[in-house]
Amino acid sequence: MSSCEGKSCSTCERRSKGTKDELLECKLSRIKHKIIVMSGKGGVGKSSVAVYIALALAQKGHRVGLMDIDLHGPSIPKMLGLHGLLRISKDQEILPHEYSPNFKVVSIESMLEDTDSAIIWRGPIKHGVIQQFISDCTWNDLDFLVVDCPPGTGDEALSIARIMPDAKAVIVTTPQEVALADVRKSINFCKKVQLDIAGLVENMSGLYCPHCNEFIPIFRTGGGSKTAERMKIDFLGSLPFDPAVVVGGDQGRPILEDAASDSPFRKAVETLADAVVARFERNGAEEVKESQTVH
Ligand SMILES: Nc1ncnc2c1ncn2[C@@H]1O[C@H](COP(=O)(O)OP(=O)(O)OP(=O)(O)O)[C@@H](O)[C@H]1O
Repeated sequence: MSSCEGKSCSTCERRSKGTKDELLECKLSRIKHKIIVMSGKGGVGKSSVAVYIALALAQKGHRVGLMDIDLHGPSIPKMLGLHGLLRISKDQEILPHEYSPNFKVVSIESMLEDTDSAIIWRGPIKHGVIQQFISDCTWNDLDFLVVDCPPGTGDEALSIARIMPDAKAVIVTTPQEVALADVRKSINFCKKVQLDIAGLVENMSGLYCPHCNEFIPIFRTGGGSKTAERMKIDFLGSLPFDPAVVVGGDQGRPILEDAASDSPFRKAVETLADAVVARFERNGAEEVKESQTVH
């Protein structure tokens, strides 16, 4: 893949000169690590995990993009309190929301005048839209692009896996056996489409009582790490259930924004973000080693 090397790129800077594929290739070459957050089952907290991983990485100083490709049920702008439509630049590029100077966000929700309208698109149209989320948006150089997929293994997951073949999946689950059965489907999907798996995250993994701080395993715990071991994939970490996450999601104010908070959830998110960085850096190091062995 050719690299546009940032600002000197004529394809990015003068869009009329590049074909659609060149533009896409050029944009992708400016993104170091690509993370596809997916789950086999709805409601396990996939969007929340995507938001919190992205936010924690940005707070650690990385340049981060968050792309919401849950076209039928986008929730990211609401969770982050991002209002208004995305603007278009002079050279006809979509300008992502800037949550903070190093954290950009794009969602279909921020492109529709009527957010209550139902999207009725077939696979090829969805594929084109997802492709445009990358090729037609001003992401510039990113350390991480985090993509929030809809639940399951449908068109959106397939499209993004094809568009970003060097991405790695982060699979989100909850500890119950019913959810874990769906994880196995996600793992098999990744194998089928040859998408590398960065690892598994167990969300809603127990609750710390707000009164006595006792740990209560509401949906049990530990199923995620056992499944990861059984399926021979990495276990990246677990996040506890925290009622403040629900309130923060509804109010558009993620709980990492509260600098004074020292909650178990916050600590778990930070540990998870470190595990994600370590996982991607380990891969980078292995790739360099492999290329040195080949030459
Ligand atoms: N660790 C957590 N603690 C408490 N609440 C959580 C946690 N994770 C997610 N939630 C809450 O659970 C609900 C569902 O979360 P979310 O929308 O992230 O799930 P999802 O898997 O992306 O859903 P969908 O299947 O609709 O895409 C939200 O109200 C969210 O605030």
